[in-house]
Amino acid sequence: MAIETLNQMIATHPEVLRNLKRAQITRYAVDQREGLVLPCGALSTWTPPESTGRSPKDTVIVRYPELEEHIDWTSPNNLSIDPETFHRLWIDALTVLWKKPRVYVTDRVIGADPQYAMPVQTVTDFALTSLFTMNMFRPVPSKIDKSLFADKPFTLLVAPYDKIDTSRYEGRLRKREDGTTSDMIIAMDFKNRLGLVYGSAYCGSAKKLMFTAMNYYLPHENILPLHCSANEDHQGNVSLFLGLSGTGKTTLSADKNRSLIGDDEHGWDENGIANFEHGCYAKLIDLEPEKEPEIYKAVFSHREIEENGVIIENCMTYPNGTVDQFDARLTQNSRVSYPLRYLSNVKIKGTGRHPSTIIFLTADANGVLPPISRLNAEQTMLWFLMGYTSKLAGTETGIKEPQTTFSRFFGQPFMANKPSYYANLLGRKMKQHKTRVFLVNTGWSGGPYGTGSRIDITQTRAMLDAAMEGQLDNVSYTENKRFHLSVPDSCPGVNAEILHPENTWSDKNAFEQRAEALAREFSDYFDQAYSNADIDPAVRVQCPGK
Ligand SMILES: Nc1ncnc2c1ncn2[C@@H]1O[C@H](COP(=O)(O)OP(=O)(O)O)[C@@H](O)[C@H]1O
Ligand SMILES: C=C(OP(=O)(O)O)C(=O)O
Repeated sequence: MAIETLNQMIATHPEVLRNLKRAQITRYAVDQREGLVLPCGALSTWTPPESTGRSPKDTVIVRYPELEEHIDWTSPNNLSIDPETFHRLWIDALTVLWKKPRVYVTDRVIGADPQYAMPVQTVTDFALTSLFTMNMFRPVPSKIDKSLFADKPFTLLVAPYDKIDTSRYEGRLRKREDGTTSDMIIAMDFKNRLGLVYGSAYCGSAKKLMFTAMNYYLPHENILPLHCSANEDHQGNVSLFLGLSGTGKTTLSADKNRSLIGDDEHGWDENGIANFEHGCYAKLIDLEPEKEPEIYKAVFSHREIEENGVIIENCMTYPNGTVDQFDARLTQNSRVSYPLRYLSNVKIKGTGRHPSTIIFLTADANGVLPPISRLNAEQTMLWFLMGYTSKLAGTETGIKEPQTTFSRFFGQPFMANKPSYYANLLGRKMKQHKTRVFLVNTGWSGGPYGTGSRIDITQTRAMLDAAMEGQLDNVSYTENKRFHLSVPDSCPGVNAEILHPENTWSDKNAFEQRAEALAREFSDYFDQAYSNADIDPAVRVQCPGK
């Protein structure tokens, strides 16, 4: 059959994908072709330098008139593509895949709640990508026919190492600042439920594409998707940890005293919360057994893995089996993917009650935000809308020094709908479930990045324990007037000196200047992003610098 005919068939009849030359995904398939097997039971893989992080970081969405009322085209992260161009890219990717000696197909779902689990079929020529989907996406539940999305499956094509022939796309794809067109794209068609990763070998691209798809569909079903990790205590009290990349969602939710529900993506519906995923995707850089014992054990103590093993991505590894997680020469964003069950304390079912505590994580490289503060309802909405952190060298390519970032809902590139969809759902749920909220700064103390030091993980954990166990419910608080935050004056297990950041700086003038500058950045960004939005004045006055 001519390839063009086949492509037309695939485009109009997605079930043809099922007849592709499928290969079995086994560790053997991966070992033979793609990875280095390490004696610690992991596979190690490298990607090209431009593919060691989330680049491009934007979301390319097919533009249809019927989706106009939902999608926020004012967001700089939402880029549009016309249906014809997407179709051409889709056909090109299929053509590329069809010519490969083997294609791997996995059938999984996104979402632990069978009521809204989204079936996803991933087709790729790279066995390791398939293995990644087995780690990260969930097995199809027996009750899948009850899901809202049972007859609306999603198809994901991943051609990680092939590049777009940009000459076929003159005038069709957005040019970069240097006038060239990127030969990689991560694009999605929400109407036809198609996702395409073309030219990006970073495993995170596939997982974040599916996250973005869920974040688009779920608010239309009254389910709030969140960029957060989640765990629960022995009584089943759930905590959520919302934050942008590098703020500590994965690190802090892996806790031997609390069962992990998930490390990155969850939905909150009428029954409680549910993990979207089946595995973790942790950062490997500087991983130490003393500071992150649970993750360390998950990575290095599974020597007997036959299948669905640990995948180490972009970390220096050697044929004798050693892994040097302190070597950042390939990238700061070295990663490890493993199934949730490799952690010692995990709730495999992936669901939990309505959260009793929500933690907003921020890594403030200015060193001026308190390490922990309590937020009232208006402050919660404000910090959710602002999504502040300092972007650190890591997940996104091109970031070398910390950079102030405002990314609403702690994940703007992944939240394609207009902001009111997410903000209204959170506001309603918080009120209904009386959830307590804290802002936790996992960034710098004693001075900014370069002068001060990053807050010790064990100190952050002590603050979180106190907050989640209710030990901060009845202590005295001091109002931080500049940032409109309530700061506890004491916290069990924590040196009280560090709770008010001005006490940790030797140069008080430098502190004042830095704090004032950050408050101004908040105020300027708020004016730019929300001047035309219908924001409650009681929320507006909580903005730092106002
Ligand atoms: N006080 C702290 N709290 C949390 N993480 C910290 C802290 N200090 C340093 N880190 C490091 O910051 C990184 C946080 O990354 P991670 O937990 O993967 O973030 P996320 O899941 O939000 O992207 C880890 O490499 C961790 O070791
Ligand atoms: C995998 C990613 O998310 P996180 O850094 O939050 O784990 C990513 O943004 O590429």
